[in-house]
Amino acid sequence: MMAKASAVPIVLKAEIQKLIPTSKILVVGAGGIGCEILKNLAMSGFKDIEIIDLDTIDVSNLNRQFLFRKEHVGKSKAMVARETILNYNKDINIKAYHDSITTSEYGVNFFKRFAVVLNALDNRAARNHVNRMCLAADVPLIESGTSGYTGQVEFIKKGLTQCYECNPKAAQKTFPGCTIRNTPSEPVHCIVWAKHLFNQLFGEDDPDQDVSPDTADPEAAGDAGVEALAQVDESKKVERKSTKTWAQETSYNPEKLFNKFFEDDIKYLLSMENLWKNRKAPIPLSWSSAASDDGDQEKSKNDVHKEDMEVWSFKKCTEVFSSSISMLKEELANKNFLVWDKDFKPALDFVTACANVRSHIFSIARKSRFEVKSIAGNIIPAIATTNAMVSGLVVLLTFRVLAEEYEKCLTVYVRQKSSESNTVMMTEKFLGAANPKCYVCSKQPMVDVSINTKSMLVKDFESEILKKSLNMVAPDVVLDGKGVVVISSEEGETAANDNKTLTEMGIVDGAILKVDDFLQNYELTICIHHYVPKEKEDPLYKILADMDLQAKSEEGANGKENGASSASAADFAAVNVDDDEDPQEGSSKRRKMNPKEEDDDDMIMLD
Ligand SMILES: Nc1ncnc2c1ncn2[C@@H]1O[C@H](COP(=O)(O)OP(=O)(O)OP(=O)(O)O)[C@@H](O)[C@H]1O
Ligand SMILES: [Zn+2]
Repeated sequence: MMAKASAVPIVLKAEIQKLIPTSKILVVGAGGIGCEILKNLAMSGFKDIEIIDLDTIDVSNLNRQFLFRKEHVGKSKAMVARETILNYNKDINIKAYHDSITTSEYGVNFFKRFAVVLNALDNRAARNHVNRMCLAADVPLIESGTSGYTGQVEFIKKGLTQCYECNPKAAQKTFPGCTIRNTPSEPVHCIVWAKHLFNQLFGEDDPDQDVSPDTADPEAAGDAGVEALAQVDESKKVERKSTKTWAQETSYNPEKLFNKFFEDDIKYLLSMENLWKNRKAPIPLSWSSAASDDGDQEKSKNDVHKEDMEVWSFKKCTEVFSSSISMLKEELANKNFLVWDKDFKPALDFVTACANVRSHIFSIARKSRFEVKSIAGNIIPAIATTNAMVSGLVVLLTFRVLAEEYEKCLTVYVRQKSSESNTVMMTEKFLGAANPKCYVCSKQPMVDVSINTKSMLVKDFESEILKKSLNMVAPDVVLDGKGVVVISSEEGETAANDNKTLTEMGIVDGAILKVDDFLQNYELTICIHHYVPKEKEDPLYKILADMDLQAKSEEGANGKENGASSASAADFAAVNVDDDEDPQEGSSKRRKMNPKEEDDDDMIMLD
């Protein structure tokens, strides 16, 4: 099928035809888009391709990642993609790497070997990294992404266009902790709470995922203030130790657990009367009343998917609660902790049961297991047709890039035309010039970081600010003027600094840090501002690429156009739907699909 690129001589200029077999192409990611791109490259006559993917094939990939078959499940995506392409055309020189593109093996010299790099990724961290590597190596990058029926293809070249990080991306959807713990109003709030409960009972300890009533909720304190509330309510407070320790002491007794989370804690919440002045108060539910209520199970019409599609009765919820806990307890016996996984049935069952009971307590619509899985797992329906369209466009753009017809390398959006019609429309636009204040591609990249220098530890500065927010892989940090090496990318070299505060290292208000990520060939100057959050809603730290832009946007209606360079982790006290996902695999799958639109596709709601 693929051996003959018969259409190529007719539609492409002789110059491009000559470039196709000799140009070396890197495809990053062999998932939905990656498989399509590889097929298109092979069909177009490309002969020198490298493919990298860190993952193995999952059965759920087979419906659209057509280079893979059932017998390949569990095998390396990159390796199998290579074999399948070779089966189509054995003359292609295709090299596969089963690895993450962010590892140090793939430095600037690795990237320099390619005529063009094609991203087919599903997460921002990897996209940011490839963006930096292509800038450092001065290799053109074609970036693409899809989300359901929408998609985008964009050409990025150093000095010519914006880079992937020129415009700040909207934060992933987060919910304030008090909404999750005290006043849920949507199914997703209860699902996030149930996932946190799973982690509290079976997972790794994470204080940010507390599921108990939040006594510091300013709304609960009303005029009296938070401290007053804490004092007044101390007498009523249910005694709290680590939820896991307590659960283990009860041998994970389902009845005791149920009564604590759905009766006692809800009664405690009711005692925070201010919360219920303007909203419907929750109704505590005991194990005995839930277990005897088999009344309102929504019967599914389709017996095949019955369990998945129906909304469970309370009796069923208690049964599933009980059985899933006993399975999870067993699973935990051989491990230190469990990691929530939407595809592990007892974990999904537990979250479905808990989320539905909590939803009922707060008069929120309940959901079927299928719906809970979709919301909890942030599953965006991947549409093979959109992947195919986008991948076709990627390869068309590749032809233009190879011919250096950069003025023809337009950004293309794939969109549904309107709600009345299902026609797909594509619009094209020139990608704007680089943002001169971009903290990645400008001549002297610089950011302002406002942070509590007295309490932040060096190790948290490295993990939260440099790696998580600024997306560095292996940073070296020197305090400017003093020459003090604060963080070294050499393992253990600066371990003695890890638990020191920034102030103890001499990093105080006005300090300048020179940060160098050797792998990304990226140097950044960070201006430190001492900052202490005043209000509960204030972020723990702020990262701004340009103070002027930020000041303007704060005056604006919703701050959408603000210059904050990394809103995504700017408030790590907030509850993030994605917070239990590996950042490399997280679902921040697609970047902003249209500059005019808010990027709300990090989480898909079914409602
Ligand atoms: N750092 C990385 N290095 C190499 N490959 C990566 C990296 N991060 C993600 N990928 C790969 O990018 C691909 C993206 O493909 P896709 O969006 O179809 O995701 P998927 O995991 O195959 O499917 P789904 O998420 O819908 O189950 C995946 O195969 C993933 O393993
Ligand atoms: Zn940029």
